[in-house]
Amino acid sequence: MWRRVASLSSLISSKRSSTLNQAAYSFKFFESFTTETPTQGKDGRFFKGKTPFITFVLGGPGSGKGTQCEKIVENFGFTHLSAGDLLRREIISNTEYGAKILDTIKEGKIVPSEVTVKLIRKEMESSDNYKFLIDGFPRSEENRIAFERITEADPDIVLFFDCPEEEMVKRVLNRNQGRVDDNIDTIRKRLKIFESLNLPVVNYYSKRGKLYTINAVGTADEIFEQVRPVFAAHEEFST
Ligand SMILES: Nc1ncnc2c1ncn2[C@@H]1O[C@H](COP(=O)(O)OP(=O)(O)OP(=O)(O)O)[C@@H](O)[C@H]1O
Ligand SMILES: O=c1ccn([C@@H]2O[C@H](COP(=O)(O)O)[C@@H](O)[C@H]2O)c(=O)[nH]1
Ligand SMILES: [Mg+2]
Repeated sequence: MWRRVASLSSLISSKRSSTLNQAAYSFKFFESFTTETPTQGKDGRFFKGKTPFITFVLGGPGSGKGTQCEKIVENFGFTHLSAGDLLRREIISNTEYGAKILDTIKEGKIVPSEVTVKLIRKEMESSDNYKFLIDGFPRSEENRIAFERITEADPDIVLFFDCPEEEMVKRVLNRNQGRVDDNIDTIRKRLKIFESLNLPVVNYYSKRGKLYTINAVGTADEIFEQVRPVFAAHEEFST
């Protein structure tokens, strides 16, 4: 049976063991990484030009984050940084830790924060844009805290694509892009991790008044009509 993720706060407290398992896993994994401390830019910022406008794009696997990000890019001129894509690029590039990232993605687990934050930070640093969509990140409170610590930045907006599990599973299984994690076993694991580790982040931003919840059921165009006003409210984003 699949169910809709309805109450966020009620899901949080019972997930402690999952959180601890992931923490232990991350620690073991990270032992094999270099632990170089990232350097801060002037004033703690690492961006050129304007103050960055950061949007975190959250939602379960297959909720349509990537699809909606493409539309936001087209309509509002953002740069799309999918954390998952950056990690998959590391695998393809065969970097020293590509194999570990591959194992982690196959298991539906979360790659250590420092690794992902460094990849995101590097992309932001090398971009001439100041408007960023960070898709599929932060996936845990630990991710969120690492991002804040390393970048000294905070998101301006957080979008949350709220989708029933049944619909997410259907979409992922039909995706057909050859992703190693688009199979029913890994999807189940990703959904568990989503509930236990990602929803607390959603809840955090809800409490801070930064969250825009989008009903992710309907056609991609219908969903975008809920997204559009969030950005249209910022006149400077009209392209
Ligand atoms: N509104 C929609 N209705 C039906 N299918 C959709 C909709 N939006 C996206 N899809 C399809 O569902 C699949 C998953 O969408 P997408 O890749 O955008 O999700 P995602 O949230 O980025 O997933 P993941 O977290 O796994 O990367 C894709 O094949 C996409 O074409
Ligand atoms: O911040 C992140 C983002 C992703 N991962 C891992 O990648 C897969 C796929 O991510 P998508 O956003 O669905 O493309 C995810 O299940 C994680 O294993 C991550 O560790 N950290
Ligand atoms: Mg995606």
